[in-house]
Amino acid sequence: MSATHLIPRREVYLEGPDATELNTVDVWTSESDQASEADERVWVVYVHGGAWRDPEVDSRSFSPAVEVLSKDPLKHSVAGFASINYRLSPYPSHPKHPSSPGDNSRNVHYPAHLSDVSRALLYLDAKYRINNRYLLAGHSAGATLAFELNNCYLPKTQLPQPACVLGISGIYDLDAFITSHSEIPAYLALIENAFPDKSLWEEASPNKSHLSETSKWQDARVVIISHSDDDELVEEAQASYMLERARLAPNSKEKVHFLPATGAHDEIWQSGHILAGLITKSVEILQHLPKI
Ligand SMILES: N[C@@H](CC(=O)c1ccccc1NC=O)C(=O)O
Repeated sequence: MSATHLIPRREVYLEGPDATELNTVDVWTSESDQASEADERVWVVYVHGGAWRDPEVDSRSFSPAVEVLSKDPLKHSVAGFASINYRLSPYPSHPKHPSSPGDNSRNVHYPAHLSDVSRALLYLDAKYRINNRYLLAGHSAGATLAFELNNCYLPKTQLPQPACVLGISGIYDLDAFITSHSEIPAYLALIENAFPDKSLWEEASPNKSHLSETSKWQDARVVIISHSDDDELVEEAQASYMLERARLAPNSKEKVHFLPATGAHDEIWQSGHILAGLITKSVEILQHLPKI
């Protein structure tokens, strides 16, 4: 990658009657679209947060970090960046952009967010051959999605395997998240909004789900959990729960890492520098692994 200023193009990963305006992925590359089997450079694929519902936190929330990374020496190791949009859960009380009941892009619940992220990854693999060479990074609800990722959400498909999964400010244990903020009703409302069926909370919590044995992060070469002490929205314990679970995985001693972040919850992606720094460190960890 050589350009210092990259402009994203928005690509549509789902066509047909089920497609909505949120079934898109922003892609930044500086070269032609040609996929090459021999290309060892990594792809960095980002899944945004926003509590599964905020229309103002979308694929564009990765732009500040891409801007920083495009000027970093790391750019030579990166084949492309992608940032996935996915359908959201309802947000009729949003002050500026309330969702309406007829909007197919903003009225879904777990696990529809995950089937969309899965479709986007299949699209990226078909077009850019990201299998085994992408870093999957997620922030907040996006980190939850990254750690939930599993072939089972889109039956009869094999998702491309991430080389590294990086979860930043993630929510990994839904029940504990609610309990630790029990004095703030908005937290329960937010989780019930995206996960209305409470009987699925355990399955949807990547630290204790029965699905975790077959989750994609299990087969990643590197698993990184990151949290900032200055995070005012998600408690540090969430990162600890996921780390505890990840450390039970085979070869966890070599592959599971904790990376401290800095800044408030949304400052991490808003500043660009903090998110970019976490991605740079993750790619370095991945590249310093002995080749198998
Ligand atoms: N801006 C969001 C709130 C939000 O993103 C959030 C709030 C508390 C804990 C985690 C959050 N985001 C996780 O993706 C909203 O308006 O619903």
